[in-house]
Amino acid sequence: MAVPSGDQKPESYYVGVDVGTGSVRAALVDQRGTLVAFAEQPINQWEPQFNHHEQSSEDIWAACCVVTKKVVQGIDLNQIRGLGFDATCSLVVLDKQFRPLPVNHEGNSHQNIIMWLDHRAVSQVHRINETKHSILQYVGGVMSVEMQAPKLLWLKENLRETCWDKAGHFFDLPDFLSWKATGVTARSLCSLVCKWTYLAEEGWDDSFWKMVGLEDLIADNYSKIGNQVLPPGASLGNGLTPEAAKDLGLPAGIAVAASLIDAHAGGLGVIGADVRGYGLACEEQPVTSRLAVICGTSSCHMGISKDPIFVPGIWGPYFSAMVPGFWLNEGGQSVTGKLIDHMVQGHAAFPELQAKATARCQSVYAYLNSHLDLIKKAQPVGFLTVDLHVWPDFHGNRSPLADLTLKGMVTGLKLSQDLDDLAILYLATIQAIAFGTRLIIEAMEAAGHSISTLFLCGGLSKNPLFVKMHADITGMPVVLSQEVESVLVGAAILGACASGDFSSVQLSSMNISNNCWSSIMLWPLPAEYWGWKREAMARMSKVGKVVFPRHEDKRYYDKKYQVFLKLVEHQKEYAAIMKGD
Ligand SMILES: Nc1ncnc2c1ncn2[C@@H]1O[C@H](COP(=O)(O)OP(=O)(O)O)[C@@H](O)[C@H]1O
Ligand SMILES: O=C(CO)[C@H](O)[C@H](O)COP(=O)(O)O
Repeated sequence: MAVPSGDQKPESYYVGVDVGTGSVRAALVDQRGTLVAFAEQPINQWEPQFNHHEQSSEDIWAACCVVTKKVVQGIDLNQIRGLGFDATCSLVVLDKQFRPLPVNHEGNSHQNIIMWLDHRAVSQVHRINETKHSILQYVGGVMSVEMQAPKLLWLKENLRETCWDKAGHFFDLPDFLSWKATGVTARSLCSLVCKWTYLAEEGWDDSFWKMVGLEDLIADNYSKIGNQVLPPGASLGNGLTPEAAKDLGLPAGIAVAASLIDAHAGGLGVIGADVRGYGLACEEQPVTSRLAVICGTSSCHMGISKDPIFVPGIWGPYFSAMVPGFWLNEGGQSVTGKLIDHMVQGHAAFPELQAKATARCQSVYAYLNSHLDLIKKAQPVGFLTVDLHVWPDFHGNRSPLADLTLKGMVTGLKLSQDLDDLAILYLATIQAIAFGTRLIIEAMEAAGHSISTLFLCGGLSKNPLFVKMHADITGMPVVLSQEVESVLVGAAILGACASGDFSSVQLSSMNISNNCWSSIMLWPLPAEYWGWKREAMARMSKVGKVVFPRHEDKRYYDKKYQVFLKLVEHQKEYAAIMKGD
């Protein structure tokens, strides 16, 4: 297939569907990686009990259909060549006839998804970690309550009759979507490796499932959790089924890709960008010097390496789970966007903020950012929090402390409840999240990563204050993509890979620095597959803006970082005091 150049009209389109925590987004993307149409639809979440978070696979599929139909309106459907999905790594439960099963005591089968941020399986994950099974070294040494094994064990122990015994299929949400589109139950290597303890080279480990009390899943060659595993971007079966085509408003038979988890799609969408001409150190360095940070409800810190790197408290190393042929370490913060929303919406001055932002036709965040600019006077905005410090683990620490018992902390509160007070608390929260990123980077570097540049995407990357604080606090430049919906571009890249359109693109037309990908020759997977993905990544991820750190503020942030580290130290001391006699 010839790749159009200059003003020539693109001939092919790809649809990417991104299922985040709060909404489903779809994009129509052309061969140059340009997003031509975008649509978004919120999705329901239920919290039947504290720390139980549920969704509905039927609701989510219906939302996928709404947004997909919207983005292809007015397009000649024959030009659409591929479809890719990404989604949060939530657990979908279906019976043997693929009907939803309840994941709750109420028996409500509409709610058949245990969401990724659900922390109901605390006792189960403790017991799993107590086994000290060797597989745990591939999830940072400690399994997270947010992974699938503890959730499966919870279902077995708590909903035996209504759910466990009737279950025929346990899917990661990205794999549920590709099944729904194609009827193919194959799982993506990405979801199985990152959330289900599958090893890319060795497969399932029977001894793990036996040791944790889930030996029933081994039956029938793991048919309930996946016995056919494909690399993300691989084409599934005969493509889109007639039924799904009707639902989505797309032509039957178009290529559908094996999916990715949302954070991984974001990473794929940004990490391969051509950075030439921006004065960035990573231009002369291998791609392993880049850290993709996908910031939505949560933040995920995706660093890749040629050889496995074991980082205590950081998920992975996962082989080929994001960039084919590379190992992935995935740091994370369980709530970031959700924490900012929680702090802002819970403040006494929130109604006033909302009214003022609405009057100016601004988002509350844009309003708060301009309000901070007003009150900072001559000093840098970050200095407004000299006596206000936040520890951000309101939903436990995912990385690098891997401690789900940690709680949030705020020190420096006053009696004031006005808008200034809200704005400064909002700033301190954003700074705390950026300090959390610094802690993750330090842990990765201590274990052998060498990171020089951050590539941010996700909803929070639309917030200039969030981006600036990440640059200033980590001391690293932050690259933002030209396309703000980079996660969706990642999903569309999958569709492009599945279509095969990129297989005959001339190498000379690639716009990526050779240096960045110099290690790619070592990839052990089929050359064709790597070729598609590398080309697609280079074409579809373009730099939009680079935010450099203000090095003159370093001393201030180093001091605040010292306080940040003291906060968690003190929290642990408080817990020890309260545990003592
Ligand atoms: N325009 C914006 N300005 C500032 N923050 C934003 C903006 N849009 C989204 N956000 C933040 O991003 C978060 C959601 O990001 P998003 O990537 O949409 O989440 P998810 O993929 O988890 O559904 C929200 O919690 C909000 O704090
Ligand atoms: O653990 C994950 C990725 O590995 C979750 O899917 C992710 O953290 C949730 O994504 P988002 O915050 O963008 O909704």
